[in-house]
Amino acid sequence: MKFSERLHEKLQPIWRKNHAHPFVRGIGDGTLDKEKFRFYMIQDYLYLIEYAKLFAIGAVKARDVKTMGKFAALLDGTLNEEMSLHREYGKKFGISAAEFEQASPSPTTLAYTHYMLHVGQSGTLAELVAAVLPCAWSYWEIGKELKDIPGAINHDFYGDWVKMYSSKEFGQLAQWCIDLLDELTVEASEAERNALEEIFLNTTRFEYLFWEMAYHQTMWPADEDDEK
Ligand SMILES: Cc1ncc(CO)c(N)n1
Repeated sequence: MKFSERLHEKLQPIWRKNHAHPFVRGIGDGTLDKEKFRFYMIQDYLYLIEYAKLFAIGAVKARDVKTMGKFAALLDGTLNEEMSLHREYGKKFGISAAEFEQASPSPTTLAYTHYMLHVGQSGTLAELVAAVLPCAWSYWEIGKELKDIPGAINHDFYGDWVKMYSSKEFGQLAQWCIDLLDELTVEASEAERNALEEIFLNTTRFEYLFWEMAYHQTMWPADEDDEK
């Protein structure tokens, strides 16, 4: 069994909760409150800045030029393609790129990005890939599911989001991470696999927490009113 197949079995209960989440369902049927989406876009922009750094670290840890080049392409794609989606939504909300960058991260955004960066900096290349894989993989699954909801992809407001995450290019990114992790774990011991599985499941759980955070617009308890 490929290592990714084992992970795919383990993540099922968490993915089921992701797909049923009111934030995700709301994008799919177009009923999501735009204020919640606005909050999410800002936090996701901050998230993606840190996420992109994982690809930079991946380039440093890569063992061959081909893999290094792919990490460089993923870094570029995140900053200049995926985040263009956010900048376009920002225009609709009247948020500039500078304002996105100056926003305050929520506790969940901080916890999630810092956990990933910690693993990326202190771990092996396989551990780094285990940390980033749930991001690409879970969004691709959500994108593909929402695309099949009638009207979702052509929705005036949420259609662009669904298009981005159901796109072939985004799917290829997820598949590349899956294949790399499988390749890096061919000879891994059971102890190494267990450690990778734990990292993978932690960021999978953080993906769920991110939907929760966005839906409830959760900032630090004391200054919740100031930050929304
Ligand atoms: C929180 C989060 N996870 C994954 C993705 C997909 O890149 C994203 N944009 N945001």
